Amino acid sequence: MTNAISIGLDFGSDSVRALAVDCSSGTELATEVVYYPRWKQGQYCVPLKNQFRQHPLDFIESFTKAIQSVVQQLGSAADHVISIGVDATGSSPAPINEKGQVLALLPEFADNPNAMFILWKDHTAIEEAEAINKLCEQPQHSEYLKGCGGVYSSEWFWSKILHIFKQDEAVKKAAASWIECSDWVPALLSGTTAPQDIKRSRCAAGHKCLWNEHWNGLPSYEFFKDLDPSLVEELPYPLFTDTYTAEVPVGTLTAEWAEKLGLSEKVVIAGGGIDSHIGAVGAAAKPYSLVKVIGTSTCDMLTAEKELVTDRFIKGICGQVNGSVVPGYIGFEAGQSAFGDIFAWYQRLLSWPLQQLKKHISDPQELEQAEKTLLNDLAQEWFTHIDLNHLPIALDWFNGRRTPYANQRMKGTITGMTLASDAPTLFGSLVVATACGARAIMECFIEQDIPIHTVMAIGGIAKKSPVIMQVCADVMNRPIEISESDQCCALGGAIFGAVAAGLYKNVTEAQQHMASPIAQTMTPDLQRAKEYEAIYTQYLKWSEICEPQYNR
Ligand SMILES: Nc1ncnc2c1ncn2[C@@H]1O[C@H](COP(=O)(O)OP(=O)(O)O)[C@@H](O)[C@H]1O
Ligand SMILES: O=C(CO)[C@H](O)[C@H](O)COP(=O)(O)O
Repeated sequence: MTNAISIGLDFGSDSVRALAVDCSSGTELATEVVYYPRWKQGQYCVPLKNQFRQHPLDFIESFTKAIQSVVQQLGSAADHVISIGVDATGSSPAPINEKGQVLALLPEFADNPNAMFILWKDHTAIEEAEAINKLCEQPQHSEYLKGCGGVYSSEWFWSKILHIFKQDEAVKKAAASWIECSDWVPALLSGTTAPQDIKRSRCAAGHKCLWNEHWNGLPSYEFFKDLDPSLVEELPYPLFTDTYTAEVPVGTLTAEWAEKLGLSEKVVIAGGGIDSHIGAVGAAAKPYSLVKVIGTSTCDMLTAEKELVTDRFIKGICGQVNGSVVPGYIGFEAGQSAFGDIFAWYQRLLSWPLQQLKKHISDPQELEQAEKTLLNDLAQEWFTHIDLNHLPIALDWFNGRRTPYANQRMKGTITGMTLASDAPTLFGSLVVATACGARAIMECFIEQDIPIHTVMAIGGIAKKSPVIMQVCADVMNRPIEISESDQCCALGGAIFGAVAAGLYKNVTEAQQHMASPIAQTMTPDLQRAKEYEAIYTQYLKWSEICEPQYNR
């Protein structure tokens, strides 16, 4: 007999992943990955300006293909699909009209990057984030930053809206509201996109939009008016009031989507959530497990009991919200703005001569293969001849700093190079820098009396690079548990779907049946851990020295 099936839909930075999961056993039955076509060609992005925009059609076309493929793989078992749970990157907001259409879906805005989703890593709104932080220095607005670690980021909702309002009069006039990608997809699938119908997720609203129970929702009217009057003149105030945790259904599949996807109209659509939060649930996170989602960037998720947190706000992290990861617990988020992106940068740098060579040879296949294995080859070579006494010290702020104490003006630094610093050594120094950044996040929680009992890792790098994971374990001096599933975020989406459909009474119960087991535990090497203590101290010293240089 076929058991009930839930589909998790995970919108990453480059691709969307659909995963069909058996709700009784957690068995992953079918999966598909589809890369966003326009994004892949670099359309609407200007990396030099840190502008990263994503067209809504990229998402619609890609998730349609991904679900259709999963449904085809399931065959007749597709009749047992009961739910879809969605997660996406965030803060990745877009302007919508009064029907809930993202403006870039209208002919007059079709090629306007300001009318699209503004991807989390778009840092065009640094000045606007600074304006928000400045405004919060005023006593009447001072509490609003408490829920986000004390600093509002240019990666987040209001910074981005304010930036677009300043840049683009037409978008400002046409936008009836703004929506996070993780809220928009469930709304689209369930036909609830009109601003008054959208069920905003606790997760995105709390971590990115300054929504908090402590001040009964969004900041005051005066806050937005003082920030920029157009925020209350052009948009309704408040933009929204209620928020919902992701196990609350937003509706069922519309007839149109049911037909297009080959699923029943009875399929329940769970509330959306941010990828890393939902991923932590897929990884079977328990209270006080620090779940590191390690990919392009890192998101570090932690849950704690309300009784332990009491009325405290933890400083220097990216956010703390009641119910954002697991309903009933305080969810914390921290992270690094670049992790895998730093290695991708180094790969591009070293591949430049290969790219030139490719133009002059008839069969570039071997070179392409060399490029593919470059990162693991560098890691292996460095680790085999590891010499921590002669390691250049690097800072991992290549895309700004998210935690501790967000500051997107920070930049990457490499110090202490000599004529002996070869390519694998420099790669090693970048790996150690990212691991030191990871340790700084852990220390930030512990110093503020939020204990960390276990460290877990999910995401691309957790599975793809044993060397990098070993270095993280050594530098953090903690065992790191690596989840078996390659798709913890999509799996988490499927878990929320199963609860939304009423199959389980809560997330914890659903996790017991469906969450990923641990594949492997990386244990710290005692000798290296000792040597890394000294390196971590140097990392902190260089951080102190460099910060004022970039802070202008
Ligand atoms: N073997 C590797 N060593 C180091 N970095 C890697 C390796 N494989 C992939 N990466 C980096 O990991 C990132 C992709 O992570 P992944 O979790 O798969 O995607 P996403 O972050 O989009 O969800 C890219 O930045 C890539 O450069
Ligand atoms: O900032 C985020 C969560 O708050 C992003 O969603 C996240 O960093 C995207 O990451 P990736 O593409 O590395 O999975």
